[in-house]
Amino acid sequence: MRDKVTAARRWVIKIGSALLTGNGKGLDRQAIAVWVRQMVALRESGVDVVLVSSGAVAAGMTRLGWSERPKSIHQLQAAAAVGQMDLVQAWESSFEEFGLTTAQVLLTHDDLSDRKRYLNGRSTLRSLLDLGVIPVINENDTVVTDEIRFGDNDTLGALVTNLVEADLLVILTDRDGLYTADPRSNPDAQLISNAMADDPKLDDMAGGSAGTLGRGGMQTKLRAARLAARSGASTIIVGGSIERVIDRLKAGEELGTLLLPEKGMLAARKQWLAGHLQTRGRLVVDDGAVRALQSGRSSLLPVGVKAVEGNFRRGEMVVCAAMDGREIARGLVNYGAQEAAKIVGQPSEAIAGILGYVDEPELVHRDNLVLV
Ligand SMILES: Nc1ncnc2c1ncn2[C@@H]1O[C@H](COP(=O)(O)OP(=O)(O)O)[C@@H](O)[C@H]1O
Ligand SMILES: N[C@@H](CCC(=O)OP(=O)(O)O)C(=O)O
Repeated sequence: MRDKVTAARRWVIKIGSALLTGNGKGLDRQAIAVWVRQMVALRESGVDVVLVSSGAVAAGMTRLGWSERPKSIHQLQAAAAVGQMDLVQAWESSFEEFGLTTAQVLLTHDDLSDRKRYLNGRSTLRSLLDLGVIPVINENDTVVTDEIRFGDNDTLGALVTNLVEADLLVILTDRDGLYTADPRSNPDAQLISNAMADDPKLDDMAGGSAGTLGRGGMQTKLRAARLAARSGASTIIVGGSIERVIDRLKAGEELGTLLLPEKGMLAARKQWLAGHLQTRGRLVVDDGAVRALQSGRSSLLPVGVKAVEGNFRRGEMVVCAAMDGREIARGLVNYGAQEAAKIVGQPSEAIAGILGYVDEPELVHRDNLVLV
């Protein structure tokens, strides 16, 4: 059952406020060091690691000497801005001991629903992973208020999982996993080891409320698992204080709750793309590009494109058609129509010279293509 975990090549690890701040006593640097050691080992085994870290508000409260979580949203935002400094500093210095570099990435949900920003965020995160850097992601609490109000970094974890096409989302929390009822009020509740993310029976179980610091509770974790499942990723909800939790998950041990997707990654992605019915333009491709696309393994490079039709923007869906008009594929385009028109027929190395920048070497990346 846990082969989905042991085989996963890219993990998003989300750590909640309650855990990170030792229940409100400032950032727990010792716990951070313990997770960092395990994440370093995970990376050494060839797994990409992306970290989603909550705890800015809680850390900021300590820094500002506040013992009670403020009710005012703007005070919460101020606390988050103060605490975020502490948070990234703690991760950076801990990873640095192992010679690894971290990067701070602050995102909002809106960033990820806007196509262009989605592609930009994706490219940046991919570049960071290629550089061997560990992205440390949190919500941009200065400019959004919904998340801080609902305390929902679980959803952010799932959106990041979709964004970087991770195979696994690991949600570290203060309970051992999802129980049949809230274990705080039901001592007889049983831990669920494995389930399908979409199983409706889970809704009643996760109905309980959250802890005092974290705000999302199990409901947002379940919702996050369902969101991650939409791009074919599995989710594990597990106790972050369990000894060597990450090492043991990687070794295939049945810890926590594994929530599985209905469909594999490829099928889920293609379904998601196929759901974008509205296309904004056409790229007419040469015979070589038709063969490359039909092999199912190639991206569409500018060099194989003969003509650009329509007025599309970066991130929109376009049709890739053969010279005789046959529709071959659809995909999300990396350049707007005007830029695309300038680079078609050219090798990818020429893009920088023509446009003055390079978003991507491909016009449409194979991950964002569906054959028709
Ligand atoms: N069925 C359940 N199984 C486990 N925990 C539950 C359940 N229902 C509610 N909870 C509560 O959810 C809390 C974890 O959520 P939360 O406080 O938001 O954590 P985090 O800060 O890690 O996101 C647990 O402490 C627990 O009391
Ligand atoms: N982004 C904010 C709040 C996020 C939050 O409370 O999330 P969580 O503890 O994971 O339920 C922070 O860093 O404090």
